[in-house]
Amino acid sequence: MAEKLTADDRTAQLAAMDGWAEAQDGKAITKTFKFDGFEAAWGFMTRVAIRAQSMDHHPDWSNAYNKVVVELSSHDVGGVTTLDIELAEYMDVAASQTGAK
Ligand SMILES: C[C@H](O)[C@H](O)[C@H]1CNC2=NC(N)=NC(=O)C2=N1
Repeated sequence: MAEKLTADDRTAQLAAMDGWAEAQDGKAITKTFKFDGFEAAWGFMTRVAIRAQSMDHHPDWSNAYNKVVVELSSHDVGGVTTLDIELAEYMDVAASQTGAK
């Protein structure tokens, strides 16, 4: 089980990342991705789903046409861990390769 990040660690990690914010309760990190259209959004989600399954660490997310709203947290510890940061960083790379706006 990955260890929960402290508030200071979360702040430091988020400062180094683009567009991610802490959820109000500090128990998750969130980002909204926008793509050229539905196909690009779905392609992004497909890539992330494969990675998430191999990590056994899954996003809470929703999709509406070209928009994907993501919330990452580690349910087993009730907070943000390095696994969330790792998946967030993967999402940023996948998004930039899948036509994110
Ligand atoms: C049994 C299984 O390993 C757990 O339920 C995994 C699955 N995916 C998960 N995903 C996320 N985001 N947090 C978890 O704590 C988690 N736990």
